[in-house]
Amino acid sequence: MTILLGSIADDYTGASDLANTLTKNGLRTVQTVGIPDPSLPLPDVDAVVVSLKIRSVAAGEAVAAAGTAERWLRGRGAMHVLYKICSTFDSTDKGNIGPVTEALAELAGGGIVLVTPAFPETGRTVYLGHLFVNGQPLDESPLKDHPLNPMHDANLVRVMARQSRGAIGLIDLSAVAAGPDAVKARLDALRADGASAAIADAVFDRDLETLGEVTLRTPVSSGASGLGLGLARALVRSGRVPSRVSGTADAIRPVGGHAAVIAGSCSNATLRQLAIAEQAMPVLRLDPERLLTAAPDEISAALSWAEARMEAGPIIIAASTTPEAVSELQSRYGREISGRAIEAATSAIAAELVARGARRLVVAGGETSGAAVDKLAIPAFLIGPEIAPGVPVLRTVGNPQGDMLLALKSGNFGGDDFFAAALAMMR
Ligand SMILES: Nc1ncnc2c1ncn2[C@@H]1O[C@H](COP(=O)(O)OP(=O)(O)O)[C@@H](O)[C@H]1O
Ligand SMILES: O=C(O)[C@@H](O)C(=O)COP(=O)(O)O
Repeated sequence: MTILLGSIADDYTGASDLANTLTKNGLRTVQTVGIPDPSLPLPDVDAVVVSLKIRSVAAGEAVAAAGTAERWLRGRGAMHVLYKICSTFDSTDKGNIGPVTEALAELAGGGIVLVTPAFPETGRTVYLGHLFVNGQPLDESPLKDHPLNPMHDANLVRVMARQSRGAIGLIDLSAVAAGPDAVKARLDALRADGASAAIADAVFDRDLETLGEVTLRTPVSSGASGLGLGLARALVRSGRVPSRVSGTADAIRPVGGHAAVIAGSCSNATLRQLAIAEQAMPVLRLDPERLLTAAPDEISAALSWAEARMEAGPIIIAASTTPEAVSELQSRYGREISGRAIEAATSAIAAELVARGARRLVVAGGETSGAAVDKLAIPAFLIGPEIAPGVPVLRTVGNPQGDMLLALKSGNFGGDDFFAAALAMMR
C-alpha cells in the first residue's frame, strides 16, 4: 500500500472527523487505531488516519507515540503528515500541540509548520490568530468549561507559544486572501526569523484551499478537518488522485444486533442531544460519584438496566453532566482521576453491551470514544456516510467481535437530534 497523505490524530473522534472530510473531498481513506498489525487486511487507499489517544497525556508520551506513527506513515509513502488536532485547539500550557508539532518537524528535517484549527463547516474560524467557535471567542465559548482542557485564551499565537520551544508567527487573513504565493512568502519570512510554527487565519473553505496548496509542498502541518479539506482538494487538483466515484454506502451494510449510545462528553451539544433523546428513548444517567467510589456495582446495575431494554430498541447510558457538577466532582476527586475513572467505567459498559449482543454503538466524547474503542480492541475503520458535519458512520475492519457499525461523536458536534439521526443510519 502506498499512500499520498498520512495523518496522526490526537484522538479517535478527531480521526473519524478527518477521515470523513478526506473521504468527502475525494481521497479513499482508512482510519486505523494506532499502528495496525501487519496482518490486518487494509484496503487500497490514498490516505491513512492513525488514531492515537494523546491529546491529554504527558507531552513526552505524546511525542513518542506520534513519532512512531510518523515513521510508519512515511514508510508507506506519505510525503505529507497532518497532525490532526481539535478544531477548538484542546490543549494545555504543557502541550500537546506544540511539543508534537515541533517533534514532527524535527523528524522531517526541520522547517516551520503551518497550524490552523479552522473548520468553517462546524463554525470554527481563525482571524488575526484568534479562534472563534460559532462566532464566540474560544475563551467565551463552552470550551471554557471543558472537563479536561478548559480553554481560557482565544489568542492561538499565545496559546501555542506557551507550549512550544520555538517562536510562533501569524499568517494573517490578508496574506491568505492574497493566495498561495503570499502565504508561502510569509511562511518563509517567519522561518527566516526563527519561528518553529505559524498560526494561519482562515474563515472560509477557500482560505483552507489556499493553505492546503502551500502545506502540501511541506512535510508536516497541524490542523483540524478544515486543513484536511485543503490538503485533499490540493491533492485532487494536482492530478495525483484519480477522479473516481466515491462510494461510502457499502460501509453501512446492515450488521443487525442491538444498538446503544454511550455518552461521556459533558459538552453543551451532547447535553442538549441527551435531553432531546430522553424524550424518545430509554436513557440511564449514571451516578458519576459512584463510578469513582463503587464502580463495579454501578456498572452491573447499568448492565441489568440495559439488558432489560436492549431487545426492544436502542438505549442510552450517560455519565455526562453539567459544568457545575463536573467541577464539583473534580474538586473532590481531582480532574485527571475523575475523567479517567469515568472513561474506564463507560468503556467497560460499552464492552459488556457488545458482549451482550450490541453491534451498533454510538459513543459521544473524544476521550470516551478512545477508551471504548481500545477496550473493544477494534483495529481499524472504513468510512461510511456522514451523519452530521465531522461525524461519519464507521464500519469496523478486523474486529474480534465481528462487523460492527459505530459513530464516534466529538462532544461539540451534531444537531439536537444527533442520536436518532445516527441510529437511523445504522441498521
Ligand atoms: N459526570 C462527570 N464528571 C466529571 N467528568 C466526567 C463526567 N462525565 C464524563 N466525564 C469525563 O469528561 C471527559 C469528557 O471528555 P471527552 O470524552 O473527550 O468529551 P468531549 O468530546 O466533549 O471533549 C472524559 O474524561 C469523561 O470521563
Ligand atoms: O476537530 C474537532 O473539533 C474534532 O474532530 C475533535 O477533535 C473534537 O474532539 P472531542 O470534542 O474531544 O471529541
